[in-house]
Amino acid sequence: MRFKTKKNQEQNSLDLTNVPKHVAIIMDGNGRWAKKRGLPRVAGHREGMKTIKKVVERAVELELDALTLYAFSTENWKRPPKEVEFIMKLPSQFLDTYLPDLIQNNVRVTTIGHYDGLPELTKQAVQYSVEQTKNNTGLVLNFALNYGSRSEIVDAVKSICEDVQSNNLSVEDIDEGIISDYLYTRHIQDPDLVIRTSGEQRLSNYLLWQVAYSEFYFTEKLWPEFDQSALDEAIIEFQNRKRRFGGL
Ligand SMILES: CC(C)Oc1ccc(CN(CCC(N)=O)C(=O)c2cnn(Cc3ccccc3)c2-c2ccc3sccc3c2)cc1
Repeated sequence: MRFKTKKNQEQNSLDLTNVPKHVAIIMDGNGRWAKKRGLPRVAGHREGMKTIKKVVERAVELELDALTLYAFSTENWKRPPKEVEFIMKLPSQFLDTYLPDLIQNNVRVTTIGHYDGLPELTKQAVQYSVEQTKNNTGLVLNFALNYGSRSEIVDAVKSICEDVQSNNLSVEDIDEGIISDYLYTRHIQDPDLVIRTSGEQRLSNYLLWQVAYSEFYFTEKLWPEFDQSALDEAIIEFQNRKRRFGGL
């Protein structure tokens, strides 16, 4: 009979001493949540914003190093213009409401991807929040804006080539660390845990290089149905997997 030592025991409570350092979340399901309730899609995005607040608060409480949020959205141009207009107002509302709390909690707001394509007002709100929190040393709250992993890698290859051409870099120096340094995520470590909501089990061109060793957690829950306890559940599952396969 194989005795279950503490190490291998399935836990159903969160071990606060061993939380993942960086959690990346593909927030999917706002539209479906609204449709299920016969509500307009924007009601799903409004509810989805409340979930972002709950998850950010829990990430601060758990003292994660970084939380990267990616709004999996079928490219914006497929959305009705009214919906894009609504979405692009959310960031400034979010920051107007929560930036003081984020600063209070020593959160550093960063972004990956391109600002272009964001309306001027949104761009200013984002740049202001990045500027206002750049010296904070707590949770790095990282938003993927118009982000695509393959184009991120193309950009990295291009600037590596430029640096080799201008003799700032030699080909022999190029290794996995150099590639990582040229990605948008150079300021944070690779995600330990990737969570995707609404039942889809796809990466959707998200952090492809960075997730080489990440654990993946998929939940049927739609993003607006996700909350602190769902985040805890994902982390408990992560810890159980690490426990099972962590030791030799
Ligand atoms: C620093 C931060 C506050 O700045 C940001 C500037 C622009 C964006 C908009 N955006 C990027 C551009 C694009 N892809 O449309 C999205 O990702 C996008 C697409 N749908 N939703 C609705 C949604 C709401 C809630 C959950 C999922 C999707 C969002 C979205 C995502 C996260 C947050 S947090 C405050 C607003 C907001 C809006 C994001 C952040």
